[in-house]
Amino acid sequence: MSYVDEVLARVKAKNASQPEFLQAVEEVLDSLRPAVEANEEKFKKEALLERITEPERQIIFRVPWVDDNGQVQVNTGYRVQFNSAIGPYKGGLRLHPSVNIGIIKFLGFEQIFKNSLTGLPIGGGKGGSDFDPKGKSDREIMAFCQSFMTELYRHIGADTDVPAGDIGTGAREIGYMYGQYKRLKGVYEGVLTGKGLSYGGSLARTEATGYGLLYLTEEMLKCNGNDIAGKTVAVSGAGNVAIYATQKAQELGAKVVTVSDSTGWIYDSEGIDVALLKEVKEVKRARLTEYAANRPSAEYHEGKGVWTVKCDVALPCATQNELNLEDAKALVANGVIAVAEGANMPTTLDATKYLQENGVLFAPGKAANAGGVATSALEMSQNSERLSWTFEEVDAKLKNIMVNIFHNLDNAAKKYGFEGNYVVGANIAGFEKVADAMTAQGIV
Ligand SMILES: NC(=O)C1=CN([C@@H]2O[C@H](COP(=O)(O)OP(=O)(O)OC[C@H]3O[C@@H](n4cnc5c(N)ncnc54)[C@H](OP(=O)(O)O)[C@@H]3O)[C@@H](O)[C@H]2O)C=CC1
Ligand SMILES: O=C(O)CCC(=O)C(=O)O
Repeated sequence: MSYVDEVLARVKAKNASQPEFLQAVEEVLDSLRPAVEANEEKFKKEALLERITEPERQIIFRVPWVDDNGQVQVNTGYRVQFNSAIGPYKGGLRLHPSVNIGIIKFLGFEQIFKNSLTGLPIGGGKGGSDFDPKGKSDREIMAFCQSFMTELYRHIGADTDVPAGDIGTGAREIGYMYGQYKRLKGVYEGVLTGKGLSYGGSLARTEATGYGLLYLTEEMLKCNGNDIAGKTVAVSGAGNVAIYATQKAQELGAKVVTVSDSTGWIYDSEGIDVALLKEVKEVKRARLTEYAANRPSAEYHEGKGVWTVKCDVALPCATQNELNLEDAKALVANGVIAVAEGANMPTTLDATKYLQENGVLFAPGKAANAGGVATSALEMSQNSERLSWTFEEVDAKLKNIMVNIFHNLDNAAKKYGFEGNYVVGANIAGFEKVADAMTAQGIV
């Protein structure tokens, strides 16, 4: 049995009840085979793969809070500090009822390689809670966030672990958490990113994941003799990533015809009206039915369906495993050219394989959505030097980072004989730096 297979078997046996974590580990380890085989003896002796698949620390805690009826509610909070070989733990906080330790571990594991790909000094971590922010009043959100931070604050810091937003955690939640951290710790430091602009946030962080996704997609298409301008694009999701991916795609001359949320989806033959989408989702926190009610060219459909729409480029920007084999077949039948993941692991393993085997350019999330965390690292830099850069400066750095990421993974894929396989390229390029740092730092 090869070293990779040995470790995969061990991880599967140990984490049998965590399917998303196993899926993420399987994808990464499988594509690392050529890089691991080149150093098998050394990595095996150092138990490098065993160490990289085991979080450095997992924190699980009780989050009690009082709802508007005076009733005490109890949620579970998580922070998985996965790997600090190349920098302080960095990664978002997800607030969604589906959150459990396996989901947070898969996200934290992905974050190690994503953060390495940015070229910036950030390690991998992730956290969150099974708290559902939907339908809660501002006071309830504040009560939850304060209670969550009342435990989390002792484990994080500007140089140790810097959380940020993710599903369900936006500017409002980050604000409440930041206020509570400051109150408990008595220091004003860049302990969170995605902060408001009035208290240390970075311009362009809100837009960064969606914009970055398009910068990488544009470069991938260009390097394959194509162009984003004039393309029809299907986007899923209607949150932070989806909104700014839609905006940048349209700025670059594409037409985005779909968005979706957890109850339904929109087909807009005229192209998504971003101002209306922002009003519905960012301001009113309403359903997409509200978009359709105010847009004559839009149709609303219940349930799932974005991937049945004819498009050239598909950008899954909602959540994990939202694009399955059946969806991949529908996309290929409709002539899709490229799929780039705005969400984390939105495509199932069999769907990814099918897309690649059918000649579809496929950019994995850990590369394609790295613009968010990269800009978070730029926010950390600005906080450290007590300065704020202009939108244009941050956006230019973001674009440069995304273009570099694409070329790094393209080169890594070529180096190991997997030209055009950007999954292999991303995993190897992300892994090499972390492995090197882990070896240099000894057995820790
Ligand atoms: N924000 C960031 O900077 C980054 C985010 N990501 C990833 O991008 C994805 C989206 O995150 P983000 O936009 O920030 O989150 P948001 O909470 O802003 O938006 C999430 C969107 O996806 C929909 N959604 C969430 N869960 C489900 C589900 N189970 N089924 C169907 N739809 C669902 C939501 O629907 P509804 O409106 O009904 O809630 C919403 O429209 C996640 O995978 C996240 O990990 C990756 C890198 C950075
Ligand atoms: O900006 C960050 O630190 C986190 C972003 C994130 O959670 C992600 O990349 O999935």
